[in-house]
Amino acid sequence: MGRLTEAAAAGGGASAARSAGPPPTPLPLSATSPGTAATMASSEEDGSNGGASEAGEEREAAGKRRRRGWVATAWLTFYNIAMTAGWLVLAIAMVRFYMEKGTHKGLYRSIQKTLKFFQTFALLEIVHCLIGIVPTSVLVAGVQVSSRIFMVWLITHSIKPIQNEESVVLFLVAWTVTEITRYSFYTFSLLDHLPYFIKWARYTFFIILYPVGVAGELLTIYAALPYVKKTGMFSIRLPNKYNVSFDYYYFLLITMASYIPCVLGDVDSTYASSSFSVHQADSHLRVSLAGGKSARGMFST
Ligand SMILES: CCCCCCCCCCCCC[C@@H](O)CC(=O)SCCNC(=O)CCNC(=O)[C@H](O)C(C)(C)COP(=O)(O)OP(=O)(O)OC[C@H]1O[C@@H](n2cnc3c(N)ncnc32)[C@H](O)[C@@H]1OP(=O)(O)O
Repeated sequence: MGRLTEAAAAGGGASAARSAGPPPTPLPLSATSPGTAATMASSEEDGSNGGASEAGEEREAAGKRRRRGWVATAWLTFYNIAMTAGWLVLAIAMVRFYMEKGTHKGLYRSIQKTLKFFQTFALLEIVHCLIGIVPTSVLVAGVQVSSRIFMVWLITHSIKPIQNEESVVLFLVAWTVTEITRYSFYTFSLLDHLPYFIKWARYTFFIILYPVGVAGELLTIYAALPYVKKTGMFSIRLPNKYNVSFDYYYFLLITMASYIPCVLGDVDSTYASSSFSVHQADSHLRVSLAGGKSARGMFST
């Protein structure tokens, strides 16, 4: 997915890249004007702020709000506040559980309802992209959300023996910290009061959280394999009247393998790079990599 965003970025800057997935819609919040995109692209390269002033940023933010419309802005503000609150509740519940019990065993069971509710609610993110009220690519949001939904419902919920695996805690912690940061970033951005720390956290925490989250997800799927093989769950065997067969065990193997091109490509071009610096560009804190890759690409799982 990172590649997809990057490939599009080559044609018109990171913001344009994010809107590359869906075709233009009648009411989209245009990601950024071509001029701005070009400024951002060059800012990313030279590390300068491209001469953008605070007044300019405010005008740009006001312009975005106007283009998006007040109903969409109000909805997104509500949605982001609700999601921040939901993931905060989850974080507090996890910390309390661990402090009271001193073990991760039983943690998933105790927080599963909140997790399922808020992660499933995130399906709306795909709708936001489809109707054009956020400029993220439908494909990027789709893979991100559907892989999470898959982990929650088709792996952790469905395979009870793996719920106490340490790997479940890994991805739970990675997702929770990521989502509190991400949704509060969106909320404060919409309100035009983005604290520096939130902006910094949004574009920095992923350096740790991304590998932790991916490792947690992969190890959890791996732990599920013996159970899936033994029970034959979610598999369809021949003969049947539709003449269709499906083996969930092999599906899981293919899913694990598909993390490799999606994830390793990003990791490779990021960590193999020796020059790695964090700077502000056009008021968007981005991670500038030797290959000209932006933090946006990293997020585009
Ligand atoms: C069914 C079978 C499944 C098979 C799976 C196959 C393998 C798939 C492998 C996938 C691996 C995924 C691993 C992953 O799950 C592990 C983790 O998540 S670990 C935790 C760390 N993860 C991360 O840090 C990623 C977090 N996610 C994201 O950042 C986003 O979800 C993402 C969609 C990936 C996109 O982020 P990006 O930075 O590229 O763009 P944004 O969408 O954030 O922003 C673009 C502009 O849109 C505005 N926006 C977006 N959403 C909102 C909103 N809700 N409210 C208001 N505004 C929003 C945003 O402000 C930007 O605007 P602007 O351009 O003006 O700044």
